[in-house]
Amino acid sequence: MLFTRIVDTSAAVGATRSRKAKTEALQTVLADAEPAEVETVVAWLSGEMTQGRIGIGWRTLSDIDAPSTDDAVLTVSEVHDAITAVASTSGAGSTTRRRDLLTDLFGRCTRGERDFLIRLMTGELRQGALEGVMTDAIAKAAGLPVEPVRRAFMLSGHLSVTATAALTGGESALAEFVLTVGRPVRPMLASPAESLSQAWTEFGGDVSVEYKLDGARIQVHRSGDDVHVYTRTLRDITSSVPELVELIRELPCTSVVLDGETLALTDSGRPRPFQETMSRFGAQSAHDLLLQPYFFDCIHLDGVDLIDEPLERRLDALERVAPRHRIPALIRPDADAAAAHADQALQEGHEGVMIKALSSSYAAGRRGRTWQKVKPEHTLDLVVLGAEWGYGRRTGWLSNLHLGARDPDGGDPIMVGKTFKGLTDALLQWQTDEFPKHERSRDEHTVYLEPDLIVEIELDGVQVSSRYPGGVALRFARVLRYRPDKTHAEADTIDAVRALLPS
Ligand SMILES: Nc1ncnc2c1ncn2[C@@H]1O[C@H](COP(=O)(O)OP(=O)(O)OP(=O)(O)O)[C@@H](O)[C@H]1O
Repeated sequence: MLFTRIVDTSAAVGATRSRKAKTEALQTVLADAEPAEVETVVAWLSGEMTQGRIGIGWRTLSDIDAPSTDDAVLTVSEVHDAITAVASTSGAGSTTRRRDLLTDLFGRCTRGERDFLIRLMTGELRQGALEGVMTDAIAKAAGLPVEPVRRAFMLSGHLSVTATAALTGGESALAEFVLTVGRPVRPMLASPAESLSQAWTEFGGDVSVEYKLDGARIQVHRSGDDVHVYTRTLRDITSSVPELVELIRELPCTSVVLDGETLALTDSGRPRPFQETMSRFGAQSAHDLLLQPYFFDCIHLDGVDLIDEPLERRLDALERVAPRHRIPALIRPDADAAAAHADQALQEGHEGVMIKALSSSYAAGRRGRTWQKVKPEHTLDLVVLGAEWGYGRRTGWLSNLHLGARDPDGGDPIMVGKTFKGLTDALLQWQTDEFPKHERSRDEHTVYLEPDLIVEIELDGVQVSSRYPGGVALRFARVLRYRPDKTHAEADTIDAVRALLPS
């Protein structure tokens, strides 16, 4: 397949807001790709390279002096091989060698192909928000239902590998993806409940009612003595959390995969702020905040996969392996006991409760109705689109944030409001230092950003608006905190914002 097909498809997908048109464009190119090309094609169209990051910056890439050609003759595999050659060059003299390889590659590119490659190599094309559309396109191109494709993606963590299996081996190849201890799966997520009693009634009381702790999600894999701890975005943070590793090694089992929340407590046993927990995930150095784990799920124990088993069985397994590290939970409480448990959670300084259907399987990567969260405050996780320079006391700081909701069809985020409320001096300083690293462009008043910072916003509600493109605006929005554990793909959608409009 010619490389230019990918460049054109990427442009076509970016140019339309229609989910159907995006899916069709992707599906067509996937159906035409040779089996050996599928992995690369899917990775590129998701803005990724199968070789991972190659660590060459935008400035170096744009300084490469090579005239472009008019003829689009490069093939996907030629470009793939050239990137592999660059990625595998290291050691003495590698800077020059890599530049030579890139000069040769760019010299064989058209202008459009070269621009695409620069954006691909600098991560600018990374398109987490396109995952849903790509999953549909893979299913359609392979003539399969979407569910087995989605499942294989969740278990493998890679759309590119999933696509190759779907297109070359069909449903039976997809079924071969199983949970592997040591390979993290995307965590199951929750939907907001209308109310505690509504969620309890929806499942006829056949529920686990658990504290919703305001820490950070962890997924723990242990095989023998080999322990790995992953974040919500599947980043391996094992070396930052030795106290968790030690504790997990002590559990009475040979292999296990646990899902949970971790946080540090104050001396009086109340939760410390989320930022303090997150700060531990970056640091390798000495620390005085001790993290505690609170597990709420067990999806593998001693060679047995539990991912498709009902929650009740998974909780039995959890009780067997880590009884002292379970999140406070009540199984099948009556409605009054469930409400009392929720009050208790709030009194102890936690966020609220989760109501989970005991009969439900572990839907990796899905935000379903079988886990529902009940918390008193309404919050949205929004994309920071830019920030305005402050005035008065805030002169010199990047202050008023432009906030966007995710386009569920993979387009650019849609602006829904602005706020500078809730920003402490420390956060203003952090924004001023950090935002230029994510800069897309700027004008006199505003620095516009790549959509990769997510901020959690508390609000009183939303209202119809003719000013914003989504027709909806936030009311009394204030910043709660940044969410470094989330990516654009996990921001709330414009549909979630619209769902808050008064009916
Ligand atoms: N008992 C629990 N069961 C599941 N998740 C829990 C529990 N306690 C705390 N959590 C946290 O809540 C999150 C689940 O809520 P949700 O799927 O809405 O994620 P979220 O978008 O990060 O929500 P929020 O911003 O409210 O934490 C999990 O990712 C986990 O970090």
